[in-house]
Amino acid sequence: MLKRLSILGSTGSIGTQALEVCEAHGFSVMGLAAYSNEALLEEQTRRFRPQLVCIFDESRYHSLKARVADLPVRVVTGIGGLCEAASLAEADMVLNAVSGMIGLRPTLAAIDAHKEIALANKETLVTGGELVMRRAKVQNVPVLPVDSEHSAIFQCLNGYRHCKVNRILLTASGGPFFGKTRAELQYVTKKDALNHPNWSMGQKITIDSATMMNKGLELIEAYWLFDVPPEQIEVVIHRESIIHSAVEFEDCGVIAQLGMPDMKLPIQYAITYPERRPCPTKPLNLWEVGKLTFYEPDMETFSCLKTAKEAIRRGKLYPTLMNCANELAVQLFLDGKISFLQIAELNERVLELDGRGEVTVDNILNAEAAAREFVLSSI
Ligand SMILES: NC(=O)C1=CN([C@@H]2O[C@H](COP(=O)(O)OP(=O)(O)OC[C@H]3O[C@@H](n4cnc5c(N)ncnc54)[C@H](OP(=O)(O)O)[C@@H]3O)[C@@H](O)[C@H]2O)C=CC1
Ligand SMILES: CC(=O)[C@@H](O)[C@H](O)COP(=O)(O)O
Ligand SMILES: [Mn+2]
Repeated sequence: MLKRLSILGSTGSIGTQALEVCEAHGFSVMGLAAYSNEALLEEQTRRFRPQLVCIFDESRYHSLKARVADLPVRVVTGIGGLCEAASLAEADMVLNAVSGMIGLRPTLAAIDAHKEIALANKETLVTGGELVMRRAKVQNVPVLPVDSEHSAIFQCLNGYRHCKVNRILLTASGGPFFGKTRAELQYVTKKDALNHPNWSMGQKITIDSATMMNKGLELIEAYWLFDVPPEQIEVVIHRESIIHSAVEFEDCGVIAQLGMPDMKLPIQYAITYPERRPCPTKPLNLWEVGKLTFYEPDMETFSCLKTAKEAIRRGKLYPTLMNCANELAVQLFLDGKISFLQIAELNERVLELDGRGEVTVDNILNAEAAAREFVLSSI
């Protein structure tokens, strides 16, 4: 089937690769959305001819409108515009590839509009997993994982839905600071932290990989997507990022998914599921890879992983508090305002706030404000 997509975060790492996949297979792009990159949005609008384009940053709205004035495209802005891009009548599927928990409301809007969801934006499930999965079930809408580990788990589970799972083996590269001590991490720079060994990604997720908060967020994401308790999700350091994750069933049989570290396959699989199609990626050559290595994570040095486990153990709004603190702390680190180790400290300390409220959109937004205030008053 030739899908019609709306792509939120089209100018980013996932968004641009998704457009390559759409081009390779002739999928229609009905909607595009980005934060402020009007030059690339214009280029994408000319190339893919969507019906609607959203530029979130209101100060760029008139300028983008002028750039595409000769095209039959509607230009929208702000959170209202982003939700419109998520619920476009002409689209069958929404690929949510914005970064950060701003992705929550468009995901809910897309579910309410009965769009299939291809979800890269993990922060949506970390903060609103309970709401999103419940609403998707009520509306009978599939939530298809794009994150490489979750796509792998999803692929491993296909055909075994009725079987009991012992454990999910969630693989982690270990990031650029694998094997380092806390003392060695004290003065690492933004350039060091952005130097991911295997993946080329946006800045926020790359810093999350360096602190290993990415794996903490992914553990929570896996819990909501696959309904497997956090105690049954084991993080395994796998330096080569060739095994994208694995599932152990009750007979101790382990099924894993392997491939080169390239997001085009998981993006494409979410779009074409349940079909498989040729993918514009490099095939895996195990002779070239040579060896695959595995280690236990160092939870003391990379304490974000421990914090994420504690946040999901407490549940309710604690994962939201942690996620919001992390989003702001990562930005402050990228802006040179705090050190690398302060990110983990702030994420841990924000759990001192009261997160016992019910998970509703309003409470999530209030928790976000409280976490931001906490972080800004703590630095
Ligand atoms: N990159 C990867 O390989 C992977 C990413 N993910 C997840 O996918 C998501 C995207 O990551 P990635 O592509 O790396 O990030 P990038 O930073 O490369 O791209 C983010 C995209 O989101 C847009 N955006 C940000 N805020 C808004 C907003 N408020 N409204 C509309 N658009 C917005 C950006 O627009 P602009 O360019 O204008 O700023 C950009 O298009 C994240 O949640 C990440 O964790 C998951 C697995 C792998
Ligand atoms: C490509 C992808 O899915 C990322 O989330 C990646 O897994 C990050 O690498 P880490 O394993 O270092 O967090
Ligand atoms: Mn991942």
